[in-house]
Amino acid sequence: MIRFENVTKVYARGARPAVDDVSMEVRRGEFVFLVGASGSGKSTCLHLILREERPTSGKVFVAGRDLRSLSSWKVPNLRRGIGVVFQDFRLLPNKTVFENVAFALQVIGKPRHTIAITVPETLEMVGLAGKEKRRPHELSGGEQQRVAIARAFVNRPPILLADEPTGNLDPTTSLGIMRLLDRINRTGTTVVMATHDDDIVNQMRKRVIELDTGRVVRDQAHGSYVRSDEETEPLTNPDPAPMSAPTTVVRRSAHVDAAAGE
Ligand SMILES: Nc1ncnc2c1ncn2[C@@H]1O[C@H](COP(=O)(O)OP(=O)(O)OP(=O)(O)O)[C@@H](O)[C@H]1O
Repeated sequence: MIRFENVTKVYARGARPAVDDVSMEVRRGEFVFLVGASGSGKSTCLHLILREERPTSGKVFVAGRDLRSLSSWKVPNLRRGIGVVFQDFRLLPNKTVFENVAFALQVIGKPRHTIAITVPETLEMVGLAGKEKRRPHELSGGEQQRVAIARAFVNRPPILLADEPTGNLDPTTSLGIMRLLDRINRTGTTVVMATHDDDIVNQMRKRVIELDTGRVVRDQAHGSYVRSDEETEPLTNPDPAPMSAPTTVVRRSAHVDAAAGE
């Protein structure tokens, strides 16, 4: 679904690479955490997937497309297939919850009747039924992030990128958000999430790719935030089908359900 082949990104001549000879592959339906210290290159990887940045060398493939040879006029189509969620929600403050989500469909020309059906369905899925008419400032941080997730997912993109989506939220609210991203992943959507949230990574036990000054220093199935000696399980052929590893299902559900209190 997403493949980096020896990707290096240098922003300014003479600067050290933000991403340094990274090769990795994320398969359809996977859930992957990108972790690493501030400045290690996580957001740059997401920008490269969206073709908001271009590699200095190496190749990025998304859904079989080589982004190097993708013409500019096809970039909006690429991005249509990639939902994005940010730490700071980025909602339109003067629009209602419904309008914020509907806007994502309007800009890609979806007809009104489709919007009238899809938006309420998606708001229900993210747990915001009944709050359609509120404006962002009338919502909690967790609710605002749910709106942002609804907006990112309303078009059912095959890929969802999340850049620190729990960075502004308390631990319990964060778990609710993770539970939602997990549900979205179970629909078959590939999720790549950059995060510093060690609790979340430790509880979810998903694949972890760790960057250090732009280089991949760990790629581990069912990893924790920091590699520990007991968890040296190598990444071998991650199963592309989500929810298919029974131990993962039990551990993740138990943690998230208990802690989210939902
Ligand atoms: N647009 C840019 N122009 C120049 N340098 C940049 C740009 N964006 C990022 N960088 C640099 O690239 C490096 C990697 O940054 P990046 O934002 O990808 O890291 P990160 O791991 O996402 O960090 P954080 O966790 O703080 O968000 C940093 O040294 C940063 O200063």
